[in-house]
Amino acid sequence: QSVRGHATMASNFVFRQLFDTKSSTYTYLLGDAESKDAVLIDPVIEHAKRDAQLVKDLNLNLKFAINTHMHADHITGTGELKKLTNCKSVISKASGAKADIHIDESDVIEFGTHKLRVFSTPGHTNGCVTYYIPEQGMAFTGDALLIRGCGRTDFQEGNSTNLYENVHGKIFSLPDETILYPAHDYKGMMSTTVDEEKRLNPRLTKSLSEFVEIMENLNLAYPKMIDKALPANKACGLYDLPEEYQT
Ligand SMILES: N[C@@H](CCC(=O)N[C@@H](CSS)C(=O)NCC(=O)O)C(=O)O
Ligand SMILES: [Fe+2]
Repeated sequence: QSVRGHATMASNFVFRQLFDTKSSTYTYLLGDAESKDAVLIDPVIEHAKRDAQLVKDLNLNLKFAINTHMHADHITGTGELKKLTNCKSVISKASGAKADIHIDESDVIEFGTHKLRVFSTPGHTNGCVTYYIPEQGMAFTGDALLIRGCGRTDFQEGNSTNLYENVHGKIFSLPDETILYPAHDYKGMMSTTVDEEKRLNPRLTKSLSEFVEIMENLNLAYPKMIDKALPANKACGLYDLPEEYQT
């Protein structure tokens, strides 16, 4: 049983985990130290300048600004990053959101010699995907799998049965030592592993029927930003921005 819990990265792989305190969102910068190509996963609009500056500071070129899904609690930074850099925005076809590139199951996003493989993992939303980078043993699960939790399923075409089946069939099928990086954490945890979640996730270690019942009784508050975030994120954070974000 693996208790490694940290990535053993190739010397040409650049990795940074960034945080937004308002929405407890993690943004990930991944880069190729040789070609200088880089991607950002789940950038937040308020931090677009911070993220673009970090890319520049590390002498990287941002190729893609990628979303794991259409977020309900914050506006994506992909639209702003398109203005600040030469990147292309990316989201799943199933999300129904606009972007330069629409991805689907089994697609591959390349930056330098590195490849992110796309797994369609709907359930939290119908367009959720997980990005897996096998050579580094890392996966970015968005809100499909959170640390000792999972994304809620009570809006955005959420479906608890789909979520359970996709987490078990796809994320839990990755090697046990795979490091999982979620889109959020509300308790200060930063990463987990497939092995940990298979043993310890209080929702996903249960049977499907118990899981569905847990999800029906979460009674979570309606996200504060949802009515502003969804229309903006449908346009990948480029149009329909609330006034305070217009530049
Ligand atoms: N209070 C926050 C929203 C918190 C929330 O609903 N988080 C989502 C992920 S963002 S869509 C979630 O799925 N949470 C699952 C859980 O068990 O906490 C706000 O108002 O923004
Ligand atoms: Fe979400």
